[in-house]
Formats: sequence, structure tokens, C-alpha cells
Amino acid sequence: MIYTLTLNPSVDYIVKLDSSLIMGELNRSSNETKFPGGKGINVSRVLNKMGVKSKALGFVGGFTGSYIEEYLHNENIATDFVQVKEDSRINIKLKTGEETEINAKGPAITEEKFAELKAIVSSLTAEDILVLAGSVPSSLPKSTYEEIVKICSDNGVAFVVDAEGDLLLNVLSFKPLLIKPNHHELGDLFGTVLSTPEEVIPYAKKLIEMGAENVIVSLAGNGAVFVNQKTVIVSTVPKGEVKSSVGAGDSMVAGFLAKYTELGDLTASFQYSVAAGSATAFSLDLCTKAHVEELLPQVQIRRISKEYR
Ligand SMILES: Nc1ncnc2c1ncn2[C@@H]1O[C@H](COP(=O)(O)OP(=O)(O)OP(=O)(O)O)[C@@H](O)[C@H]1O
Ligand SMILES: O=P(O)(O)OC[C@@]1(O)O[C@H](CO)[C@@H](O)[C@@H]1O
Repeated sequence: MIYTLTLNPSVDYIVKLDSSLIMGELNRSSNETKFPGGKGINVSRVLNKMGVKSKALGFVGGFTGSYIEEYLHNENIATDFVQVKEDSRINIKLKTGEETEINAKGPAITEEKFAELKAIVSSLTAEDILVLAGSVPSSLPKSTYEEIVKICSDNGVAFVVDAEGDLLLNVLSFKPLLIKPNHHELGDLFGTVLSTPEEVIPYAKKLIEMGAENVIVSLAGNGAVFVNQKTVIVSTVPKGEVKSSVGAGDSMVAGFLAKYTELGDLTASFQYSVAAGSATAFSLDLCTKAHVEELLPQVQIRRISKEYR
């Protein structure tokens, strides 16, 4: 079974303005919509669209927490959330031609609630995969991801991490099955700026040397890179109009896992992952399976040989 862990779920409130935002004035939106959000939750929703069962874990609270939970149950997604006192956060995604996001801080999590969550994670077995994705609420210790990953490692649970900075660096020695930084996040890890797949490759290889089993680096509209101990693959991305890139990275993680758990073929899983990312970027909500499969032929794969070694 695949489990997803979202420590700080959200209601994503997507607001469209026909003109640009005028600071200090009343702005009226032309369209609003809302979805349950948070990276792990997006992974669960996309897996479900691919026909792959998962269970969503994390902390939810208040009316927003109830909305998130009910929405997932209506989509037939199983959950085992720890209930907290304060409301789950509302994240604002403002579309004005460009995309501006305001992600809220989220509810306080007590030590007892964190212990409850760790008990749930401790029940996972070597048959399971845990996806840890997104930020850690400020009330939790900085070592939260490491503590959870250590439980996985002790119990032989494979895990995937989609997080930034030290959160990501600190879990590498536990050998994540997959990590998926974007090119900005990868550059930030090494204090550099990366713009092309070719520039990304040596840094993705460093993450493999540091312990990751497989690395996907996305470069938005400029392609994607897959690296592990044996291979380096570069892909193109499909062409289309980006409607909302919210959840595009999460869709890549879900697309990869959907194919990987079905076929165990890393190249096919990478290709599917890229198609899923683009299908979400070209939609207001997350991708559909039909859209992913329509885009798949546009994801062209190029295996890079020894010249990059
Ligand atoms: N302009 C685009 N054209 C085609 N596909 C795109 C475009 N922008 C994003 N995508 C798709 O979305 C994937 C993820 O994009 P990106 O590199 O921005 O990751 P991310 O920053 O993790 O995403 P997110 O917006 O979810 O945080 C890309 O690999 C690609 O498949
Ligand atoms: O604040 P975090 O946890 O870093 O990111 C949260 C978030 O921006 O990520 C998802 C898209 O990837 C959204 O659904 C959600 O609002």
C-alpha cells in the first residue's frame, strides 16, 4: 500500500483576476475555486485518478480539516489523519497572468499529536511505500522528517521525499527510493543556479552519491532529468498552455509511483511522471489519467551515456 504524509494540509483557494493585482486597492476576482491541497494529498488524489489506492496521513483540524477529509472520502481516498485543535490552513493561489502564492503557517501541532502520527507510521511494513511531501509546520521539531524516515528505515519501508533544503539533505543517508527537486531547489542545495538539463545532471548525481536511489529533477517547461546509479535520462516536456502549475510536481511523484508499482520499469515510470506533471500544469485541478496518456507520446526520452560520467 502507498501512504502519503502531508504534515501541513491546506485548502487551496484559487483566485483569478482578469487584470493585475492593485496593491492597496479593492480587487474583485473573476473566478474562484477551491481544492484540498498539500503535497502528499495531491499525490494521493493523482494516484487515485490512476486507479492506484493510497492512504493519506497527516494532521487536519477545524472546518477546513473536515472539508479536506470529506473531499478525499468523496473521491474514495482512504485517510488516517491525526485531528488537531486549530484549523488546517488556507493557501491562496492568485492567478493574474502570473502565479502568486501565499501559503499559510498552519495549525500548531503538540508533542502528543506528533507521537500519535509516529505511531501510525510505525505500523507500516516492508510491503508499503511512504511519500513524505511538503513543508513541516513550525511547531514541529526541525528533525521531524528525519525522525519519520528513521522509523521507515528501521521497518524496511521504502520512502519518497519531495521537500526542500535541509529537509531533503538530512534524509538522503536513509536512502530514499525517489526524490524530486526542481532545478531551482537543486541549485539552492549547492549554492548555484541551474538552467538546463545538462547543467542539472552533475548535481543530480551528487544526490545519488549522498544516498538517494533515484532522482527526478524537473525544469518546468524545459524538460526533466532522471538519474540513478546506472543511468541518466533526459526528457522533453509536452507543449501546451499552463493553466495552473499547482500540484504539477506532486503529479510527477504520483505518476512515477503509479507506473513503478505497476511495472517496476524506471524509464517508463519517469516518462509517465513527466506526462502527469504536464497534464496537471495544463489543467486548473490535477491531471486525469486520460490526459496523461494523451500527452505521453510527447515525452521524448534521451538516454545519456558515458560522456556525462
Ligand atoms: N511550461 C510548461 N510546459 C509543459 N510542462 C510543464 C510546464 N511547467 C511545468 N510543467 C510540468 O510540470 C512538471 C513540474 O514542474 P516544475 O519543474 O515547475 O516542478 P515543481 O516546481 O515541483 O512544481 P510545482 O509547481 O508543483 O511546485 C514539469 O516537469 C512538467 O512536466
Ligand atoms: O507549504 P508547502 O507545504 O511547501 O506547500 C503547500 C502547497 O503549496 O503545495 C501544493 C502544491 O505542490 C499545494 O497544494 C499546497 O498549497
